[in-house]
Amino acid sequence: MTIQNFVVTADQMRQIETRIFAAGMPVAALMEKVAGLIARRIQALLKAEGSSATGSVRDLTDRRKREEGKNLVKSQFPVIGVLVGPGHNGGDALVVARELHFQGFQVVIYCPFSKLKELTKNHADYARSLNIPFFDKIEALKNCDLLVDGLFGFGLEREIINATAAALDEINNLNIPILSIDLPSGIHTDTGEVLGTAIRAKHTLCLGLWKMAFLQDRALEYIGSSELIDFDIPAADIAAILGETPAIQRITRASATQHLPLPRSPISHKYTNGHLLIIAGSRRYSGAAILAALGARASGIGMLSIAVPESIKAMLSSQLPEALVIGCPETQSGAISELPVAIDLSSYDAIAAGPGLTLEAAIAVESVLESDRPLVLDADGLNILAQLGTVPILSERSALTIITPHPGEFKRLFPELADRTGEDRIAATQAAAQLCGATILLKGAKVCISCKEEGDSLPDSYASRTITYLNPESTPALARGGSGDVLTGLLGGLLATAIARKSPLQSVAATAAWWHAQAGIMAAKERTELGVDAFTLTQYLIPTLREFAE
Ligand SMILES: NC(=O)C1=CN([C@@H]2O[C@H](COP(=O)(O)OP(=O)(O)OC[C@H]3O[C@@H](n4cnc5c(N)ncnc54)[C@H](O)[C@@H]3O)[C@@H](O)[C@H]2O)[C@@H](O)CC1
Ligand SMILES: [K+]
Repeated sequence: MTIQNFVVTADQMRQIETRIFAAGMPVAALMEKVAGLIARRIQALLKAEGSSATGSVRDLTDRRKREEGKNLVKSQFPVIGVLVGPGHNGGDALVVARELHFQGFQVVIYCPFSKLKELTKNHADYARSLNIPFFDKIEALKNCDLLVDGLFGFGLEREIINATAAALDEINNLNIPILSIDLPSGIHTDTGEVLGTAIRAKHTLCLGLWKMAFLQDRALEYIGSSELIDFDIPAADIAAILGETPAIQRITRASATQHLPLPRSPISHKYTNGHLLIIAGSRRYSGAAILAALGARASGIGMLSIAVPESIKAMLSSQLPEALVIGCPETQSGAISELPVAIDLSSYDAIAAGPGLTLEAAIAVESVLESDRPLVLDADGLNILAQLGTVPILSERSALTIITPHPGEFKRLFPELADRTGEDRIAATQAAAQLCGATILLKGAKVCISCKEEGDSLPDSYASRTITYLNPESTPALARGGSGDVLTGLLGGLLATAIARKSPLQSVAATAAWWHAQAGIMAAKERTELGVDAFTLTQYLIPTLREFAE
């Protein structure tokens, strides 16, 4: 695990920093180090000519000038407004202000607070002694090209109200690009909720360790693009607070690709590379079966069998000549009425069921749930499970079950948790995994995966621990019909392969979610966010693998 995999709450961050101070690192020294890193990063972002559109602040400031057509004397440096809060976030901001001032930037400080923490006050006094102008009126900021938000960081506990809230809203309305230190001020460090009101940052520099807020969907519009400023927190301090296997982990390219079946062993043959059975499709939704099968194909699965209603069997074979397509008895409307007796479920490493089944395929889904096969259940498979009774059925299953609901399906599956999916999605998936023992992959801008920790060597105190993986990066391009079917096939293929190869299963869903999102990102880059239909997405899975797994 690297620093990028860790995710902390405000309390955990505080505990980690307390260890650093207790070991002798002076608070002021850490602030100087951190804020120095921030100041240098801001200068790099400002200088970055034509850097990535989202991250570069320079583009923003130039674009605003062009937009306003301001007849500005082309000063070599943009004017930087620094917003200073009462705590150490404000302390960081004051050090940044001072360092940018020494670098020749024109700096304006806005600080409406009279009572500052001592260290913050020292930095304010020193900045004043350098004649850096201080204001407590927002008016003074209106000619700035960039604002650096050091009002509140992970120390924010209360709702922001009254004058402070009005100030944040006025700052947002200046329509000047904002770069936030640690968190956009006003965002709850752990849940990502807006505490009263919040700064809408264009870019956020998260300090030391990623905070939970960066993985909560609702905080995204306030965070903007984000990056981690690593300030060399000792691994021992992190492990002391988060444990050897942290309960919550951020998925990275390294962690997602570590168990991919690459390179293949030279002595592998089609059965050692996994055999997946997909049960999907109906006359009405034949495409869902094709998309799931194409997702499975990209996983590199050794053998792929697909059970579909008899009437669409030929269509599947034409799309996937390498697959074994099994025609099933069907209902009047063309849904799978039951699995043919010829299917021996135990001959597959794993089963993926659900896409396009319709609710009429309940008997087939029931037989799969009753089997001892590792299972990925999605779409109508989930709606049927919800009708049968999620918790009793899943708790009964001995084999690994991975369910992949979107928020609507989640609410049907876990009515007792329905009101929590809107708020803290992470807590909702952890509770669901506790309730039923299955791995829950909750879809959204940031896919959240919770599962019971595997491994028989765990002390029983750990037995009921859940591990949560969060996928930090995706694209709205994936928010369209069919992309979920692709994920189901990809995930099923990876699961069957991992089982055949006896590799770890705990992070298979994280690998699938990450790979699926990265393919969407690559496709959106080449074809815009409107150009990523589900079939196109399947065509980007292998190019993505090539780029990331080499
Ligand atoms: N602890 C440390 O030494 C370090 C902290 N760092 C910085 O310090 C920040 C944490 O600093 P703090 O814990 O001082 O807190 P913050 O600076 O995040 O802000 C909270 C301060 O504002 C006050 N406050 C909280 N809610 C308020 C509200 N609704 N309205 C008005 N005032 C409110 C609090 O009393 C506290 O003084 C981090 O985000 C980071 O920027 C970094 O420099 C790393 C080192
Ligand atoms: K901030």
